[in-house]
Amino acid sequence: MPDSLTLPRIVPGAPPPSASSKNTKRRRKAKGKSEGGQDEGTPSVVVTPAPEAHKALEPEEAREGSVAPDSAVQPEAPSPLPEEESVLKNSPIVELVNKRLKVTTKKITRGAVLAATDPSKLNDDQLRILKGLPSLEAVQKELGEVKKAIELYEADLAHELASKRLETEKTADARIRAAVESTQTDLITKTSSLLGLVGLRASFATGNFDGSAFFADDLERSAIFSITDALLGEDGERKQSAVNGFLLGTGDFDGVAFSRISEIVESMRNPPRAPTPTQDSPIDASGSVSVVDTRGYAPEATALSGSFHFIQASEIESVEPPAGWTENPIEPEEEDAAPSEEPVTNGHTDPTPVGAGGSTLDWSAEDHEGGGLPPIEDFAPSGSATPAEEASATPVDGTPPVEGDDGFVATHRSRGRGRGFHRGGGGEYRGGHGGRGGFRERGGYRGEREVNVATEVQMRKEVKVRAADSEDVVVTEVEVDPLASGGMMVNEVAVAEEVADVEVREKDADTGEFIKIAKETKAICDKYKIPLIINDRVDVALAVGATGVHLGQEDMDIAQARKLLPPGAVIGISCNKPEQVAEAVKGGADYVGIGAVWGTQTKDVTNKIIGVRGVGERLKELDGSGVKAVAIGGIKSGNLWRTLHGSVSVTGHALDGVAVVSEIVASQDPRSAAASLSKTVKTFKEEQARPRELVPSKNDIIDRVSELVAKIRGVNPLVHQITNNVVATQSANITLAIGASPIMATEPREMEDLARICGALLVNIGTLREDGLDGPRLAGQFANKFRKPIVFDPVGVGATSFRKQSVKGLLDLWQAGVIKGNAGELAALAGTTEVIYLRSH
Ligand SMILES: Cc1ncc(COP(=O)(O)OP(=O)(O)O)c(N)n1
Ligand SMILES: Cc1ncsc1CCOP(=O)(O)O
Repeated sequence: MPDSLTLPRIVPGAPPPSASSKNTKRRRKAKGKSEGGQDEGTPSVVVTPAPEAHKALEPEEAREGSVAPDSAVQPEAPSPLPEEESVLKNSPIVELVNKRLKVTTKKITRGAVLAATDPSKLNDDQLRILKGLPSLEAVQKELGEVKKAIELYEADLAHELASKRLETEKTADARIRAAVESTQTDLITKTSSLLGLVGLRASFATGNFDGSAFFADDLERSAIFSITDALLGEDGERKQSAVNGFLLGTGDFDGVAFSRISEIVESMRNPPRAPTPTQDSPIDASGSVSVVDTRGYAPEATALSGSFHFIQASEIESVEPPAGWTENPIEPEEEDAAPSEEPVTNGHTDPTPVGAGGSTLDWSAEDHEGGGLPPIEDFAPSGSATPAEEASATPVDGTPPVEGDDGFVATHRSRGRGRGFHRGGGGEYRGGHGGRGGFRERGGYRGEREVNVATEVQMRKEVKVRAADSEDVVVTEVEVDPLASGGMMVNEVAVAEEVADVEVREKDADTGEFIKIAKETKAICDKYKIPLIINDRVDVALAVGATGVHLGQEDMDIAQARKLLPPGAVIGISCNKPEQVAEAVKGGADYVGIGAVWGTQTKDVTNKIIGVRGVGERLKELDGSGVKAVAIGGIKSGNLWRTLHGSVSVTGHALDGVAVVSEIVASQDPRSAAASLSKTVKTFKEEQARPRELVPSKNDIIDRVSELVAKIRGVNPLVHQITNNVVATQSANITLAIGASPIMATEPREMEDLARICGALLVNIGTLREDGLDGPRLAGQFANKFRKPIVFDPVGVGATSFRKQSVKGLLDLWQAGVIKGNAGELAALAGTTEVIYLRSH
């Protein structure tokens, strides 16, 4: 103990040694104070002579005071803010510990002096102090450790605060940067919009572009015109106001808000996209048939899950031109030679729907027979305005049935490339259908597409892309060999979520090949838990464990197939005639495939094309049977709405689904084609399921009308009107008066754009001429496609056979939401003379 007392004591955590001289002590005192370090109470006798004292130390060590703080390595940390400094340096807890340390150190110093003194010279008090020295040293050590821990904690805290601050600063910086960037982008967009507006002026001036479709009213039109004048004019103030308003988006110009002006300019500069043309050439259907929505016709225990999936899909957004647009009546040469003169309707080279005038049914003839037309009730639930009549044939895909002698024969007008459809070496040739859905995109680009079928088993699509005014043709083979796995993938994609089941229809393959295809398709169907139906071949269905078979009238009969197939197998049968449907019910079919409803190029249809009215008539045979029905033949997204609505029996029996081949299989995007179709079927079914309203009371009608008027005022819809020239002005004014905006347009080329932007369509045939029929034909088809309601006014329909045929032709093509007529007109539609008879007496 005495020895140790003679040696300088090493106290961890204690300040550096001292006691060399009074001056040194004083200097250290001063330094300690000025640096916020140890004050005069700091012990000076305790030294730490370890060589490590000279290495660079960590800041905590520096704070401990064992070396001069200057020699400590400063970490790269953000410099603390004052409030952080206070945590770091002026902590009251550390102050307290320091005080205790100072007192303890003083006592130890005193004890150290006593320890160096001869004990015999010490009195009792001094001896007691000496005795307590070890415990004082222990306390000092402990205090030193506590202080170190607190300082460490506080240092961490300070650093954490500083880092948080840094983080906050960074976030704020990023936000500012983003705001600046977005302002810049906004400014750039607005500036380019502004320049676009200036550019439009030239088009306005030359009359190349009148922009009518984009203006809600004349005020808007004139504001747009005069803002372009202001921008290019001499009046500095007006120019400044136009630029400011446009860029800032506040205020108005000639009564139109700048925000609306920007909106108009943007929609002019980026008009709705032109539709993708239909791949409408012959399709080798030998690969597969996708059958949409067969829900319900599977019995409980199917070979698969037993549950049939209702189709689910997204909106009809992938827009295809309506059926009837698919042919190009213009020789390629003509088209190539004079592209600018070619009639182009929003991307389609033929504004006239093929077969649009192809009236199947001669209503006037039926008039003579008295009562051949359906009763008015037909119109109520389904909107079907067409009698159940049949036509003989149609060569055109997706078009209405053709009738020979009514002046509206949907002749096969294609003079296309005729690459056609070749089935095998000596097979039938179905050429002549160039099937070109030539299209013109905005901005002058002119493309052309052609789909061709190469061999009996290989379906290949070629996309020909031709730049405007150029002869260069790039041929890209994009799809699809149904026998190869790539072809199966088309099915898979289409099938994945959009269709209710898949039918494999393989007309030419050998049995082994058929089984191979069926197996591959079954794997896909199993994956998505949808049923697989095999066309014609019970043996193949058995071999692959399919859900069921689809039989033709010439195939094995239902009873025989039932015997061979496992219990619960689904059996469907094709029916073209009502008696076949009745027979199918008796024979125990699970479903019937009714068709062909429209013209198709997928197969040579030898039976009559029955049209939607024909489907309705056949559906009647299913009443009370529980047998399900799908329509087949030429069903496209453009005629599906009409197909579903029109195919309803007088008893209200509607379709359960539709079976579609080419629209899906030959599509560039089979999945969205399937999605589009299935969405329409779903919407139709939802509408069917909605309870029908009883005739409302007078007061209800008044309430409803005032509600509707309020709604119209809120929305201010644009209403496209093709109306007769007697009422056009009144019609426009009344439309304005109820808070909507009229747009009168008859030009076929405008119909698609208008259908996109308008809220509704009115067709009034009052002063219609033969050469004016294309407009309403297309307008209605596009309105159906974009799901815009149609009000149809068959003015004087009973008066002439031209009117009857025209009305029938239009109602063949599209589905009206409301048919507005006087008693005589409605009676004529209903095929009755009752009203006329009453009048004449
Ligand atoms: C659902 C559905 N309906 C009808 C048919 C046509 O079958 P079929 O009459 O046997 O004619 P082919 O298809 O064999 O040419 C079908 N396959 N599917
Ligand atoms: C198999 C069949 N049966 C009647 S029409 C038809 C083909 C339907 O194909 P698409 O849907 O391409 O017109």
